[in-house]
Amino acid sequence: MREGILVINAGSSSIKFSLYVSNGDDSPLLSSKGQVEGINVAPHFIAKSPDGAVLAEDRWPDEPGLSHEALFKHMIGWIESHLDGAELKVAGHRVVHGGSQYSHPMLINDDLMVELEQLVPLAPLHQPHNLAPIRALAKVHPGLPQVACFDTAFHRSNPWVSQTFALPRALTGEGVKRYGFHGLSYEYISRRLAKLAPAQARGRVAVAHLGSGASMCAIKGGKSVASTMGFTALDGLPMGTRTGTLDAGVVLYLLQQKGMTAKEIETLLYKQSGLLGVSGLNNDMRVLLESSEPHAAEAVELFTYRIARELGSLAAAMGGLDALVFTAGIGEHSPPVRARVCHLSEWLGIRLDEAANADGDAELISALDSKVAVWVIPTDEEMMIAEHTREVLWSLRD
Ligand SMILES: Nc1ncnc2c1ncn2[C@@H]1O[C@H](COP(=O)(O)OP(=O)(O)O)[C@@H](O)[C@H]1O
Ligand SMILES: CC(=O)OP(=O)(O)O
Ligand SMILES: [Mg+2]
Repeated sequence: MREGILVINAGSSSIKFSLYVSNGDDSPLLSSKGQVEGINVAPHFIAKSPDGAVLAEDRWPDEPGLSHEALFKHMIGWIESHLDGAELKVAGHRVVHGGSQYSHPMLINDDLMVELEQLVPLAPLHQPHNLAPIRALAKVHPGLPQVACFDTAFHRSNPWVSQTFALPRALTGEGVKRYGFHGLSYEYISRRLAKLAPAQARGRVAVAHLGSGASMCAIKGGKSVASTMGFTALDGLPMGTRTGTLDAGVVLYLLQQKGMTAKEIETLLYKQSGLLGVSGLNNDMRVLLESSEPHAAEAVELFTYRIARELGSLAAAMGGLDALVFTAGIGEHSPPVRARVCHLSEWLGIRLDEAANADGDAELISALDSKVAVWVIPTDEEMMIAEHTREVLWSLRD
């Protein structure tokens, strides 16, 4: 019997799914994917085949109040009637925060859910939405094994010096340290690079995951040794609406001098800052690149400047740089952003092949005389989750 592996990647306003089918011993193959988006505004469900053909579409423009749970049930209903002759055996979820403990995907049970719930304050934008579909699926499918795949897990190989804030040890002992995120994406990229350029993948690689959340990771010998995100997914690069690195003194100023509440500061730092805050216009890089507004140009300049500075820092953490990989929405689709970062990083020996960079399909975009290979590799967090989830399912059978 062919096995269906359901992958769920849930965010605040969307629940994405990918359904994989495996014959048992081969790699899982994508069967369909889709999402419910516009939750709380104008819910919209769409499902597509792997080649992008629309298989189903439903809209509820007049029912903004439809709950996450009701929409999720609709999605599961569609998936179960389109299993392509397979049997649904397991579900895997992206869970952003796995704390200090979890360096591997875990089979979900009640105790684990209690622990993951305690991490909600460390990832307020993500964790509650990651956990909700796990509960919803357990209700409609009580016996189905569910697996949590953590964005933090890949970074548990970081040396202590990279994970530690210069705080009193008692706080570090409580878990106030750098965790790093986007680990499923970095793990996928690291495996892809090992196929494309094995010698480079064994060397010193910096990956820039530039989506609406953005971070960078230093991968040495296939293992994460440093990343730009920290205790929460707020640190490091400026993002669509998040500040990135901020002097902690600014938070004290907002609290003490401006009288802002903790909740107001959370909203400011997570939802009103980054590209949106600096441009005063939009959080979408496409809109900023097309705009003639000076503040839009400044937002792009600040974004690329910070990436180039972090690249220097990650190269220092690895003692050099053999390859740089761009991935995620902006990294995969924005030649101007890649070009600016590469030009700012010429001191590292990076030389861009301008024509390859402009060509939407090129994987290798560095010039022949570049000391550092520069790649554009599309990420696939869902495939990584499917593989991990299948491994956990197999371990249950051993
Ligand atoms: N052609 C493009 N040029 C520039 N930016 C793009 C392009 N296509 C997508 N993006 C950017 O990618 C971002 C979304 O990236 P994605 O990895 O899909 O994010 P997420 O999964 O975190 O929501 C959007 O903010 C958008 O600005
Ligand atoms: C961890 C994180 O920032 O995730 P996303 O890019 O999905 O917002
Ligand atoms: Mg993402």
